[in-house]
Amino acid sequence: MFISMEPSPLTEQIDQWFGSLMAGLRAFPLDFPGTTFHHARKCRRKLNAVFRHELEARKKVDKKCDDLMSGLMCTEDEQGKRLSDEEVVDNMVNLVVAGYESTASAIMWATYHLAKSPAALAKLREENVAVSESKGGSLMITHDDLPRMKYTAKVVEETIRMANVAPMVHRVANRDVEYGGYTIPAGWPVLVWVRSLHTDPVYYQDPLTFNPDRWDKPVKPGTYQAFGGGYRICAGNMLAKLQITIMLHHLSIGYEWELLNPDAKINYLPHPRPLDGAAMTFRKLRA
Ligand code: HEM
Repeated sequence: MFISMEPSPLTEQIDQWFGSLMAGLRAFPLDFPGTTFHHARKCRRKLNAVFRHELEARKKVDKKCDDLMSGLMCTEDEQGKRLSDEEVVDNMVNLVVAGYESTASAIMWATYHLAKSPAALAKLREENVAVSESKGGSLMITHDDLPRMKYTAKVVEETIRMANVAPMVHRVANRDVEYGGYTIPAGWPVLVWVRSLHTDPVYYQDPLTFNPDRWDKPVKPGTYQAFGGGYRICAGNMLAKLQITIMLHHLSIGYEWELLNPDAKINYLPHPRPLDGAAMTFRKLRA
């Protein structure tokens, strides 16, 4: 999908480089040997080099694939201008980081919370089995099924509210701003800690409890910013929700699962996840 590579030692290596890049994404920016940040930058350069190599190879033989890299190489704006090689490579790395780890993490959290909330899982399963049975047992869902998957949508929102890969967004004050008795001078970088908004008991009753039904009532405008907002709102927010919905459909109908260490401690940086990586056992429900 991204670069049409068959699994190989190189793709495994790429996976490891991405892992180290993610680990250093929010590390303290100390750029000298031995630090997580330094290692992440090194891996980023290696990823750039692999993608650059593939891009040059494709240009030489005018090779086009049905994948992201070819899509980026062919994209033209209204004036017929294409992306530079550097922009293609940059977008490749950024889209893997923004579009892959983000939804993978959300799917992990959804299964984690559902494993701990049997009542919620039962409701989710009931809804998804009903959708499937109404289509003669088909496991495929289409866009037309989404309006009937109301509980599933609530599970998706609640999962993303509880924890996601973007606990904060970055902004720069474009004028002096008075806030809470402080002045943020124009030009200052600002870290907006949206996770504290999503776990504020003023807006979300019992905020650390996984409760999909809280979404029966609309939230107060401005208090749910998991995908950021304004010009820089997450470009993949609809896609992300759709991917999680599809995974929940298949998982709830086809599997049951159990956390191996339900009390594992949770690490919140660089990305929230249980210390054991949310180890689970899965069992197939149907042949
Ligand atoms: C649960 C999943 C996801 C979460 C929580 C998430 C969250 C975010 C957040 C908070 C931002 C910054 C927005 C801002 O500054 O206002 C962002 C930006 C972005 N996201 Fe996502 N995202 C997710 C999935 C995805 C997916 C699946 C894709 C693409 C396939 C994607 C692509 C992007 C891109 C390209 C940007 C940069 C937008 C820009 O600066 O113009 N994201 N995301």
